[in-house]
Amino acid sequence: MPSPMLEVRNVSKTYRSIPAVEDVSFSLHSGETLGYLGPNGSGKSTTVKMITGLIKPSRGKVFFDGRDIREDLASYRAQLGYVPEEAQVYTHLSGLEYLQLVGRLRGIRESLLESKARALLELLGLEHAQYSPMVNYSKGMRQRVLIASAVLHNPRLIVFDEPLSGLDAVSALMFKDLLALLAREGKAILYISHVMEVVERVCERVIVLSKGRVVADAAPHELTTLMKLPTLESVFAQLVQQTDTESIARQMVDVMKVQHA
Ligand SMILES: Nc1ncnc2c1ncn2[C@@H]1O[C@H](COP(=O)(O)OP(=O)(O)OP(=O)(O)O)[C@@H](O)[C@H]1O
Repeated sequence: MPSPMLEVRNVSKTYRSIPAVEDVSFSLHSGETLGYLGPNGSGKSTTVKMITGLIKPSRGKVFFDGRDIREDLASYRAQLGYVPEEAQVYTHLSGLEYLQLVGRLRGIRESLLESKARALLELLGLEHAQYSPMVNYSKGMRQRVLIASAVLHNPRLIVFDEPLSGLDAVSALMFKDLLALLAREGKAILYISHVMEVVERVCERVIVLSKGRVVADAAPHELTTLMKLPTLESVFAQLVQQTDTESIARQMVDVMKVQHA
């Protein structure tokens, strides 16, 4: 087995003595797409912030190509592409201006940058909107700009946090094809999502997090076979011991129907 591109080693993060992530370890190789799952508040975003270098782990380390990322965050970030969960972009800029801004920050040559940005916008179906300020864009259009900005500098490691949010069916299909191609190109992909059906299809391996700890690290089909369950969704519910969702829904409807005096 070749050495991993990314290695998260015994990482923990504590906020005011409350643990958010506890002793998480995993590795990610070139060409691999790893799903990172967990219920709300299980520590996914905190892990991502440590991987992108935004926050420092309370304990443990993150390695890229065998080197602690915190030794040289700038050169590490040059190899990293990231699509954040919230589509927060400078809405007064047009899609093209935004990509140019990101490209300049990434140090892409000006002559190359404009043609690359235009080509990506065209491929993502945003050619007609490339000069309009993004305040006029739909959520899905902004999401597509974020996807373009994450791959513009040809990174080796890409972190996608709920990348399908707001995308219509055609854009979502295109994105899934893109994921497969990126993996074939040798990129290492970390895919954070709540949409189990998609994770099951696009990730050859998944990590399940519960209360800040890794409770599973295996291929989706290994988990379903091992736990004798039909889908990744049912494995997930079992692993994180989610409450009886049907009973909660019923109780909510009962509360809704209470008549006010
Ligand atoms: N800045 C912070 N200060 C204090 N506690 C925090 C902070 N950020 C996160 N937490 C806590 O850490 C735990 C993990 O949060 P995190 O945002 O990593 O979960 P998540 O799995 O990404 O959740 P979601 O699916 O809702 O986005 C939660 O209990 C949260 O309240």
